[in-house]
Amino acid sequence: MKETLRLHPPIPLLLHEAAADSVVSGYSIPRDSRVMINVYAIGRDGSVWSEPDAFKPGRFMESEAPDFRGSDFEFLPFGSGRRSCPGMQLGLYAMELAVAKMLHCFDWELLEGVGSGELDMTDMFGLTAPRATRLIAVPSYRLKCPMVI
Ligand code: HEM
Repeated sequence: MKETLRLHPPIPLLLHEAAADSVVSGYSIPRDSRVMINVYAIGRDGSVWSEPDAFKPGRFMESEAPDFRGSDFEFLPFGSGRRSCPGMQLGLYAMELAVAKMLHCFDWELLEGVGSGELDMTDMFGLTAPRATRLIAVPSYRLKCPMVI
Protein backbone atom coordinates (compact mmCIF):
# COMPACT_ATOMS: atom_id res chain seq x y z
CA MET A 1 0.00 0.00 0.00
CA LYS A 2 2.84 2.42 0.81
CA GLU A 3 4.57 1.76 -2.50
CA THR A 4 1.29 2.30 -4.35
CA LEU A 5 0.76 5.58 -2.49
CA ARG A 6 4.30 6.63 -3.45
CA LEU A 7 3.92 5.89 -7.16
CA HIS A 8 0.25 6.81 -7.50
CA PRO A 9 -0.74 9.32 -4.80
CA PRO A 10 -4.54 9.78 -5.07
CA ILE A 11 -4.09 13.55 -4.60
CA PRO A 12 -1.00 14.38 -6.69
CA LEU A 13 -0.91 18.16 -6.15
CA LEU A 14 -1.45 19.85 -2.79
CA LEU A 15 -2.66 23.45 -2.87
CA HIS A 16 -1.56 25.63 0.03
CA GLU A 17 -1.05 29.28 0.86
CA ALA A 18 2.03 30.68 2.62
CA ALA A 19 1.00 31.96 6.07
CA ALA A 20 4.20 34.02 6.44
CA ASP A 21 7.12 35.29 4.37
CA SER A 22 9.60 32.45 4.05
CA VAL A 23 12.67 31.24 2.16
CA VAL A 24 12.85 27.67 0.83
CA SER A 25 16.07 26.46 -0.84
CA GLY A 26 17.05 30.07 -1.53
CA TYR A 27 13.70 31.03 -3.08
CA SER A 28 11.76 33.69 -1.25
CA ILE A 29 8.06 32.98 -0.89
CA PRO A 30 6.03 36.02 0.15
CA ARG A 31 3.16 35.67 2.56
CA ASP A 32 -0.22 34.78 0.92
CA SER A 33 1.48 33.14 -2.10
CA ARG A 34 -0.31 30.13 -3.49
CA VAL A 35 2.00 27.14 -3.27
CA MET A 36 1.54 23.85 -5.12
CA ILE A 37 3.33 20.81 -3.73
CA ASN A 38 3.89 18.15 -6.37
CA VAL A 39 3.57 14.97 -4.30
CA TYR A 40 3.65 12.85 -7.45
CA ALA A 41 7.04 14.24 -8.54
CA ILE A 42 8.44 14.10 -4.99
CA GLY A 43 7.53 10.39 -4.76
CA ARG A 44 9.50 9.70 -7.97
CA ASP A 45 12.50 11.94 -7.26
CA GLY A 46 15.61 9.97 -8.23
CA SER A 47 17.74 11.93 -5.76
CA VAL A 48 15.90 10.38 -2.79
CA TRP A 49 14.41 7.15 -4.20
CA SER A 50 16.50 4.41 -5.82
CA GLU A 51 14.90 3.10 -9.04
CA PRO A 52 12.13 5.66 -8.51
CA ASP A 53 9.80 4.33 -11.23
CA ALA A 54 10.04 0.68 -10.17
CA PHE A 55 7.33 -0.88 -8.00
CA LYS A 56 9.38 -2.24 -5.09
CA PRO A 57 7.24 -2.60 -1.93
CA GLY A 58 10.27 -4.05 -0.09
CA ARG A 59 11.88 -0.59 0.08
CA PHE A 60 9.48 0.19 2.94
CA MET A 61 10.82 -2.76 4.94
CA GLU A 62 14.15 -0.94 5.34
CA SER A 63 14.70 0.55 8.80
CA GLU A 64 15.40 4.01 7.28
CA ALA A 65 12.25 3.97 5.12
CA PRO A 66 10.31 7.24 5.26
CA ASP A 67 7.07 7.50 7.19
CA PHE A 68 3.82 8.63 5.56
CA ARG A 69 2.44 10.75 8.42
CA GLY A 70 3.94 14.00 7.13
CA SER A 71 7.26 14.29 8.91
CA ASP A 72 9.32 12.88 6.00
CA PHE A 73 8.95 15.31 3.13
CA GLU A 74 9.99 12.79 0.44
CA PHE A 75 6.76 10.85 1.00
CA LEU A 76 3.58 12.91 1.48
CA PRO A 77 0.55 10.89 0.34
CA PHE A 78 -1.54 12.47 3.13
CA GLY A 79 0.10 15.90 3.09
CA SER A 80 1.85 17.45 6.04
CA GLY A 81 1.24 19.90 8.84
CA ARG A 82 -1.97 21.51 10.01
CA ARG A 83 -3.89 20.86 6.78
CA SER A 84 -2.82 17.24 6.36
CA CYS A 85 -5.48 14.58 5.90
CA PRO A 86 -7.68 14.07 8.98
CA GLY A 87 -9.08 10.86 7.41
CA MET A 88 -5.68 9.17 7.07
CA GLN A 89 -6.35 6.31 9.47
CA LEU A 90 -9.83 5.64 8.07
CA GLY A 91 -8.40 5.75 4.52
CA LEU A 92 -5.68 3.25 5.43
CA TYR A 93 -8.17 0.89 7.08
CA ALA A 94 -10.50 1.12 4.05
CA MET A 95 -7.64 0.36 1.63
CA GLU A 96 -6.36 -2.52 3.73
CA LEU A 97 -9.81 -4.05 4.14
CA ALA A 98 -10.68 -3.75 0.44
CA VAL A 99 -7.37 -5.25 -0.74
CA ALA A 100 -7.49 -8.03 1.90
CA LYS A 101 -11.08 -8.97 0.97
CA MET A 102 -10.32 -8.98 -2.75
CA LEU A 103 -7.31 -11.22 -2.28
CA HIS A 104 -8.91 -13.49 0.31
CA CYS A 105 -12.19 -14.09 -1.49
CA PHE A 106 -11.23 -14.17 -5.17
CA ASP A 107 -8.69 -15.44 -7.64
CA TRP A 108 -7.90 -12.75 -10.20
CA GLU A 109 -7.02 -13.02 -13.87
CA LEU A 110 -6.34 -10.51 -16.60
CA LEU A 111 -8.22 -10.72 -19.88
CA GLU A 112 -7.00 -13.45 -22.20
CA GLY A 113 -3.86 -12.41 -24.03
CA VAL A 114 -2.97 -9.59 -21.62
CA GLY A 115 0.26 -10.05 -19.63
CA SER A 116 0.92 -8.31 -16.29
CA GLY A 117 3.95 -6.57 -17.82
CA GLU A 118 1.73 -4.94 -20.44
CA LEU A 119 -0.54 -3.02 -18.06
CA ASP A 120 -0.69 0.72 -18.70
CA MET A 121 -0.01 2.28 -15.29
CA THR A 122 -0.24 5.89 -16.50
CA ASP A 123 -2.09 8.24 -14.14
CA MET A 124 -4.66 10.81 -15.23
CA PHE A 125 -4.12 14.17 -13.56
CA GLY A 126 -6.86 16.28 -12.05
CA LEU A 127 -7.98 16.98 -8.52
CA THR A 128 -7.38 13.27 -7.95
CA ALA A 129 -5.28 10.90 -10.06
CA PRO A 130 -7.16 7.81 -11.24
CA ARG A 131 -5.76 5.36 -13.81
CA ALA A 132 -5.71 6.72 -17.35
CA THR A 133 -6.61 3.27 -18.70
CA ARG A 134 -9.13 1.19 -16.83
CA LEU A 135 -7.88 -2.05 -15.38
CA ILE A 136 -10.05 -4.98 -16.39
CA ALA A 137 -9.52 -7.94 -14.08
CA VAL A 138 -11.72 -11.00 -13.86
CA PRO A 139 -12.49 -12.33 -10.38
CA SER A 140 -13.53 -15.90 -9.65
CA TYR A 141 -14.90 -16.65 -6.23
CA ARG A 142 -12.66 -19.13 -4.48
CA LEU A 143 -14.15 -19.67 -1.02
CA LYS A 144 -16.23 -22.74 -0.31
CA CYS A 145 -18.20 -21.26 2.58
CA PRO A 146 -20.63 -18.42 1.63
CA MET A 147 -20.58 -17.13 5.26
CA VAL A 148 -16.96 -15.95 4.97
CA ILE A 149 -17.39 -12.77 2.87
C1 HEM B 1 -6.04 6.64 1.18
C2 HEM B 1 -6.98 7.56 1.43
C3 HEM B 1 -6.70 9.06 1.50
C4 HEM B 1 -5.65 9.79 1.00
C5 HEM B 1 -4.43 9.30 0.21
C6 HEM B 1 -5.89 11.17 1.38
C7 HEM B 1 -5.03 12.23 1.07
C8 HEM B 1 -5.27 13.55 1.42
C9 HEM B 1 -4.41 14.65 1.09
C10 HEM B 1 -3.09 14.54 0.31
C11 HEM B 1 -4.96 15.78 1.59
C12 HEM B 1 -4.41 17.21 1.44
C13 HEM B 1 -3.38 17.46 2.52
C14 HEM B 1 -2.64 18.75 2.31
O1 HEM B 1 -3.11 19.61 1.56
O2 HEM B 1 -1.54 18.91 2.89
C15 HEM B 1 -6.19 15.40 2.24
C16 HEM B 1 -7.02 16.29 2.89
C17 HEM B 1 -8.21 15.93 3.47
N1 HEM B 1 -8.71 14.66 3.61
FE1 HEM B 1 -7.86 12.96 2.92
N2 HEM B 1 -7.05 11.25 2.10
C18 HEM B 1 -7.58 9.98 2.20
C19 HEM B 1 -8.72 9.61 2.87
C20 HEM B 1 -9.58 10.48 3.51
C21 HEM B 1 -10.77 10.09 4.23
C22 HEM B 1 -11.25 8.64 4.38
C23 HEM B 1 -11.34 11.24 4.70
C24 HEM B 1 -12.59 11.45 5.50
C25 HEM B 1 -13.35 10.49 5.95
C26 HEM B 1 -10.49 12.35 4.30
C27 HEM B 1 -10.74 13.67 4.59
C28 HEM B 1 -9.92 14.74 4.26
C29 HEM B 1 -10.20 16.13 4.56
C30 HEM B 1 -11.45 16.70 5.27
C31 HEM B 1 -9.13 16.89 4.08
C32 HEM B 1 -8.94 18.41 4.15
C33 HEM B 1 -8.14 18.77 5.39
C34 HEM B 1 -7.89 20.28 5.49
O3 HEM B 1 -7.90 20.98 4.46
O4 HEM B 1 -7.63 20.77 6.61
N3 HEM B 1 -9.43 11.85 3.59
N4 HEM B 1 -6.35 14.05 2.14
